[in-house]
Amino acid sequence: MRAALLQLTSGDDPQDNLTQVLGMVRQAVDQGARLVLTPEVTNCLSPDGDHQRAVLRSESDDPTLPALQRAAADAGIWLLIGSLALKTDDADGRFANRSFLIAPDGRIAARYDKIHMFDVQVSESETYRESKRFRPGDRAVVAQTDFATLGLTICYDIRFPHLYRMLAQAGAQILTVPAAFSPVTGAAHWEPLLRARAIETGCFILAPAQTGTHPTRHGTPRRTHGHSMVVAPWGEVLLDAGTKPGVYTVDLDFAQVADARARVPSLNHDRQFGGPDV
Ligand SMILES: O=C(O)CNC(=O)[C@H](CS)NC(=O)CCC(=O)C(=O)O
Repeated sequence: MRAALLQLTSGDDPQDNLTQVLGMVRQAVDQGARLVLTPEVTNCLSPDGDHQRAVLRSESDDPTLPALQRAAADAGIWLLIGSLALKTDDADGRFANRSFLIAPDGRIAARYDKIHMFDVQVSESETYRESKRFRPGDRAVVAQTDFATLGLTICYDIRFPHLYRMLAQAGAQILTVPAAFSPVTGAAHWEPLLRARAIETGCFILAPAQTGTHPTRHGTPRRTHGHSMVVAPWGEVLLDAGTKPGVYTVDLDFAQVADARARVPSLNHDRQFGGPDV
């Protein structure tokens, strides 16, 4: 099964980003992909909340979603939209950071709202307060395809291993981790976190990423780590896309899931225990 990860440098103009992505989906299809994945905030990566309030739409009138549903249906592929930033009807005006799995007939097979918010000071000069702008989700999601069961997660979720274990124990064979990782934490943590989750769960990890310096006319441009990655269930890195935007394909052999889990069945070895006493 061939999968294609789209590595993007999304800017703050949803229309520009959509044009880019549609072109790359066509390339991925020409290269034989049956599953195509895009990174976190495919539609708009912006340092400015006011600009987002001006350009973002709710799920029901967002133009990116139906355009990508049509692209998936035209090509007859599965499409994981890593996430769209969408308005919600929340009183506090926060957006949703929502993944969509689109089926080959164009329908929405699953939605997942990012659970863990990146509220972190990564260095003296670099602070993120995701929960100021985004409303966290509160439900884990698995979805069936005709080739495997997917568990959906987003970016900072990667630091919460119990979510991944729960998804694998619920039947997932592929865990998706679309991301816009910070350069500082990305250099130190991205690859080992992804490899650890693959090894712990015996799942394929598919992690399409934002990369580079994200164009904006509203404030200091954000930078992201890139290195879209695919990890096999035994822990080998099958793909590291480096830092250039583009279409990156990889062939997945699902027999490796059962094989890794047969060699080390730790997913079935949970025990009940007490403590620690504090
Ligand atoms: O804000 C947006 O527009 C899109 N969302 C993101 O870029 C999010 C929240 S700021 N980034 C992360 O979760 C990075 C996690 C990370 O870098 C780590 O865990 O070290």
